[in-house]
Amino acid sequence: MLIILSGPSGVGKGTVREELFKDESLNLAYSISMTTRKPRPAEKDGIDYFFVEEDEFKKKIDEDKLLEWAQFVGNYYGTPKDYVDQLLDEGKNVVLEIEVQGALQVMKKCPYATTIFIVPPSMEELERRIRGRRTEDEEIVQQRLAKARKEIATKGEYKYVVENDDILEAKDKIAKIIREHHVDQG
Ligand SMILES: Nc1ncnc2c1ncn2[C@@H]1O[C@H](COP(=O)(O)OP(=O)(O)OP(=O)(O)O)[C@@H](O)[C@H]1O
Ligand SMILES: Nc1nc2c(ncn2[C@@H]2O[C@H](COP(=O)(O)O)[C@@H](O)[C@H]2O)c(=O)[nH]1
Repeated sequence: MLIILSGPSGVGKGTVREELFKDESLNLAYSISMTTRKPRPAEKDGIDYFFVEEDEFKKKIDEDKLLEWAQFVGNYYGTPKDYVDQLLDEGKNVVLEIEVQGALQVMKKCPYATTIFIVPPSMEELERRIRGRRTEDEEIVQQRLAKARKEIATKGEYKYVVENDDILEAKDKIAKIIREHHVDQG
């Protein structure tokens, strides 16, 4: 089954996802996205993202190889269809960690998807987290924060909204949602 984890940049999607993946009983698999963004120092191609040039990304769009895609603060991001299909065929609960425009596309195509929007405790805390990560320069931080306000306004489109104040509490809430929907209680 498909699980969409969405929310503004810096809210902690990746951090909470890492905690979720420690629980093997959830039978999760991560959909590795494709992006034209340059890798951050600790990021690895094929693990964090498939890092590609813009012409390669556009070719994937033309060939209809992406389940969804979007432009986000100057870069392209998309979900490779084949990879998701392969994981679903393996019986996995597939997690798409994606921004709002892409999430809305998947909601249309796959209305059965479990959709979760993660919100920060406050905009001030969101800003602290983005800045604390030290991965973006000031101009990009400002653009991501402006985008965040618009993204948070769409949270009503999602089936669930979970606040990430404490990482483990957020993880527990999301694990409970996934269990209720996707894990055979046998
Ligand atoms: N509950 C929390 N309390 C304090 N700090 C947190 C919490 N959750 C995440 N963080 C920190 O906030 C920063 C951003 O987290 P993370 O990179 O997981 O966000 P993200 O939503 O995946 O961002 P992006 O969408 O840009 O990839 C990280 O430095 C992380 O350690
Ligand atoms: N629509 C999609 N959004 C994606 C995808 N992969 C990641 N993302 C989201 O983009 C922003 C920025 O990510 P960053 O790694 O540059 O901080 C963030 O909200 C991600 O969740 C995707 O395949 N499609």
